[in-house]
Formats: sequence, C-alpha cells, structure tokens
Amino acid sequence: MTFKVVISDPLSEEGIQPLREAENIEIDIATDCDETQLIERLQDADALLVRSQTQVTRELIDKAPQLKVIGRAGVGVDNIDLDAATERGIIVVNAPDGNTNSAAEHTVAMLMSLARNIPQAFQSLQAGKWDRKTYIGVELKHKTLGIIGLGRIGAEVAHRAKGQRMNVIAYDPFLTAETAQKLGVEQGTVDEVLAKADFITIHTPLLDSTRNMINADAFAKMKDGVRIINCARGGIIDEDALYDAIVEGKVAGAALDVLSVEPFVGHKLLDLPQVIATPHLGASTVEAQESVAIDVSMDVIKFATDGTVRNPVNMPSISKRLLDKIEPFFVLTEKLGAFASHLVDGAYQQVNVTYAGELAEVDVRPLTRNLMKGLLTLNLGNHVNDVNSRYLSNRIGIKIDELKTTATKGFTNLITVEVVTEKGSVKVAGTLLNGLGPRIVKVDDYPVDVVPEGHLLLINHKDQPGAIGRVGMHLAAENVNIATMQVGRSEQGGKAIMILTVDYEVKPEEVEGLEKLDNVFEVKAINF
Ligand SMILES: NC(=O)C1=CN([C@@H]2O[C@H](COP(=O)(O)OP(=O)(O)OC[C@H]3O[C@@H](n4cnc5c(N)ncnc54)[C@H](O)[C@@H]3O)[C@@H](O)[C@H]2O)C=CC1
Ligand SMILES: O=C(O)CCC(=O)C(=O)O
Repeated sequence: MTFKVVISDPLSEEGIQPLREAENIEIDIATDCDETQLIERLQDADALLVRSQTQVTRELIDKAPQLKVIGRAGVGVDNIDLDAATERGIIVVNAPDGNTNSAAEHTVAMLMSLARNIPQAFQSLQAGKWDRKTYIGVELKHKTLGIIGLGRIGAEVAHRAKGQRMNVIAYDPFLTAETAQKLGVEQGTVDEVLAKADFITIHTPLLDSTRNMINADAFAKMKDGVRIINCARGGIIDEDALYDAIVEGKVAGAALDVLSVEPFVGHKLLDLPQVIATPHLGASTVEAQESVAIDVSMDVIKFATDGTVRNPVNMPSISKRLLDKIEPFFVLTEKLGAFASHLVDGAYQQVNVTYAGELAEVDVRPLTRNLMKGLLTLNLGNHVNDVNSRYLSNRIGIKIDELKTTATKGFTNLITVEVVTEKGSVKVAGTLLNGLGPRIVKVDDYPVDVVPEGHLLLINHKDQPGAIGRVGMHLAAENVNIATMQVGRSEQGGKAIMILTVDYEVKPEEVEGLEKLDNVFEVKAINF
C-alpha cells in the first residue's frame, strides 16, 4: 500500500529526497493550495509535512480522515493543534536540532545589527545620505546579555556571546547550577535577568506561561536603554508594551524576527527607527532547511516502515537504549490489554499494571500506553493508538496506576493487569518467554499457559466430571475444531476455567449455545 505524504509549505528539495527515493511513498506537493484545496488533497493522505506557514488547525485535522503523522520541518509546533492531533491519535514529529545553529547565528546577527544600527545606516545610505552621527552604536564587550530560555538555541547564543566577551546571565526553569557553570553563564531569576541585562534575548517556546511574559511590568524592571531581541516566537513579547517602552525611551531598540501575527508587514513597530526586523528568517539557511527536511522525511519513512518515530512531540520520546529493552514486550502488553478487555464487565474505573522482574528497572510508561491501546480498542475501535490511549483513558475517567515489584513468581518478567470496573475486577498476567513469544500465565487466580494468538474461547464453568466433554461435543457438533485446551481451577469441585484455541472465529450464536450447557457460567470468544 502506498503511503501518501502531502507537503504544504516549501521544503528543501534535497531534504525531501529520501522521501522521493523511499519505496511505497507518494509525495504530493501542495504548496500553492488554499485551505479548501489542501483539505481535498488531504483526503487520502497519511502524512502532512509543514514549516510554520500552514496552520494545522483542529478543523483541518478533522477533515483529514487518513492522517497518521504531521511532520514539522523545524522546532516550534505552535502552528499545529497538538490537542486535536493527540485526540485523533495522530503523531506529531518535529526536527528539534536541525535549525539550532542557524537560529543562534541569526540571533547574533540581530544582536550586532542592533548594537551598530547596521540596517538603518544602510537604509540612510540608500537614501543618499552620509550620516555618521545618528548611527553611533554601542560595544558588546563587557556588556551583559540576558537570555530567557537556555535550551538548544539559547545555549548556542550564550557560547557566541562569550566569544564577544559579553557577560551572560540566564533564566530557564530547567537550568542547573552545573550546566550554568559549564556554559560560563550566571544563573538568575527572571527578575534578575531583566534588571541586570543591557541586551535581552528570548529563546523560549510560545506557551501559555510565556505568552506576553515580556510585558509592561517586565519592561519596568529593565535598565534604561536596554535592547531586546526576539528570534523565538511572536506573542512572548507584548507588542503594545514594547512599542510604548521604545517611544518612552526606556528601550533603546529591538530586533525582531517574529511577531504575534505573521506576515507582519505594516505593523506599527516597523515604523519606529529603533526597530530592526526580519521576516521570520531564523531558520532560513540552506543548511538548516536541508537538515530539518531530512529529519522529518526520515521520521515519516520510519513511521511508514515500522510505526515508530525518533522525534515525537505529542508523546514522550523513547531513547534507543530504552527501546532496545522494552520493544520485545510491546507484543505482550497489547495482547494482555486486549485479552483483559474481553473478560471485563462494566465501565473501566481503574487499571493497575504491575511490572515485575527485569521490567521493574526501566521506564515502563510506553508499555502502559500500549497496554491501554489493547484494552480500549475493543470498545473504541482501531483509532486508538499509543499516541492517544492515555488521553482517551483520562477522558473516560480511567485511573491508571503503574506498580513495580521484584516478586517475579518464578518468571524473568511478568506483567499483570488488573482492570477494576463498577461490577468487579479482572486480573490477567503475562510473560515473554525467551524465543517463544508472549504467554498468558494467569487469569484471575487460575494459573494457565495460553499463547495469545488466533481464536480463543474462555469458558468459566464448575469443576465437575463431564464439563470438558460436553464443551468438546458441543463444539464438534458445530464443526469447530479445538487446537489446544487449558484447564484451571481454584479448588476441586469449585469454579474453573477452560481456555481453548480453536481453528476459526466462533460465532456469537455458538457462544450462546455453549453458555446454555450445564454448569457453564460464562463464555467469551477472543480473536487476535
Ligand atoms: N526564528 C526562527 O526561525 C526559529 C525560532 N525557533 C524558536 O526558538 C525557540 C527556542 O527553540 P529551541 O532552543 O530549539 O527550544 P528548546 O526547547 O531547546 O529550548 C526552549 C527552552 O525554553 C525554556 N523555557 C520554557 N519556559 C520558560 C520560561 N517561562 N522562562 C524561561 N525559559 C523557559 C525551556 O526550559 C527550554 O530550555 C522556540 O520558540 C522555537 O520555536 C526555533 C528555530 C528557528
Ligand atoms: O520554518 C521556519 O522557517 C521557521 C522555523 C521556526 O520558527 C522553528 O523551527 O521554530
């Protein structure tokens, strides 16, 4: 089957070459489409690749029925409705490192241009003037650069500022004293950065917590004559407050690559001679564009090939080391969830997943997401996947607990899922047998040994002579062949369980027929 990739913003031709060369991938370049045309092109699309222009709204996502991956050739994903994508189980990937260097270099170019009025001086020359007085600048050496957001780009800017012999003070909620020391920057609070800096550069994402963080209050805390650079995202600086602060003389100048609404041609800030600006060019280099396009192309190919990605945005990424350890267990967790879902009666309230043995040592969250996918699919259908299973569980109100224990009950690894509903609870345990694949080893209190494959019949009955024979006879009369049979009981003459593997899917009327047999309480057909 062909995997269709729609590309709706211009991406580097070299960057998408891997997609062109990949087998079974069809590319549809839709860079000249309006929204209606784009929706049409998305009808049979599996993936959508964008830069920052295409607004991937909830409406667009809702109207793309086959969409499985959205790739952002860049860092910021604020043009993508992540909640809508997650709800639909669409994985969003980005290219977190590919444009870091270019964005940092652009920031430094803006810093220097701002300090030395280069764009304004050039404009004046173009206007036929030889004005050397108006464009007197300031040196960077020994000035303080305040960095808000010391992530990938912020840290690269810090390195370069040190090269200009600037002092650097930074605030980032994740900045440790050790990292600050390594980078040679002073660690400060936001207020300390605002108060001490001669230049302030912003490198945070646009989040609810960063929207308008540089506002009138923040400007009031800054030094007179401070200069501001924003090559991160529009919306982090309150633009009206910046305008006023420049007009009042508090802020000596601003260098802006981004504003809250783009394109920002005609914005009032551009009328101020103290402002220099570029049209969101931070990542616009040949190298960065090639790199980010390659990164997202490779992730789309990886997804189309094995369903996994390297740079997910709407689910935690899994390191290669962790993936090597847990990948073999995915087949067990999904089947455990699916198996349990057939046994449960009533609305799920609580799911307890216990990981024992070698799994007690690792991050098991990806396994739990996968188990929840298995558990929810029976009732919610195939749109449940590892991306949205946690979201859907929360929405339904299922409480999930992950427990770890060293008590392995003789297995090297053991995963037990307990599903509690308003009507009772069910417990299923499984293990991964070296070289033999997954096994269900316990259903409630009954030890069993079931390969979770093909068509299974799970029969709760009373432990009495003849029960097994009656089931066998009944199935034989229905022409259902039994391949394997497991029997477990809690005590002699008590409640017992039969798990049969049969050759074909058992029809609902055949299940009903079995339930009418003497001493048979309940029959469930499970198909893998
Ligand atoms: N102008 C352009 O063309 C480009 C812009 N960008 C933008 O640059 C920004 C930074 O990108 P990266 O460094 O790659 O991201 P990153 O994720 O590596 O770093 C962002 C940092 O901001 C910090 N942060 C979050 N909230 C904060 C707060 N309230 N105060 C201080 N720090 C906070 C985070 O802890 C993180 O360390 C993003 O907004 C990205 O979209 C990135 C590339 C190109
Ligand atoms: O695609 C672009 O040129 C914008 C890059 C950017 O803003 C980002 O990566 O966050």
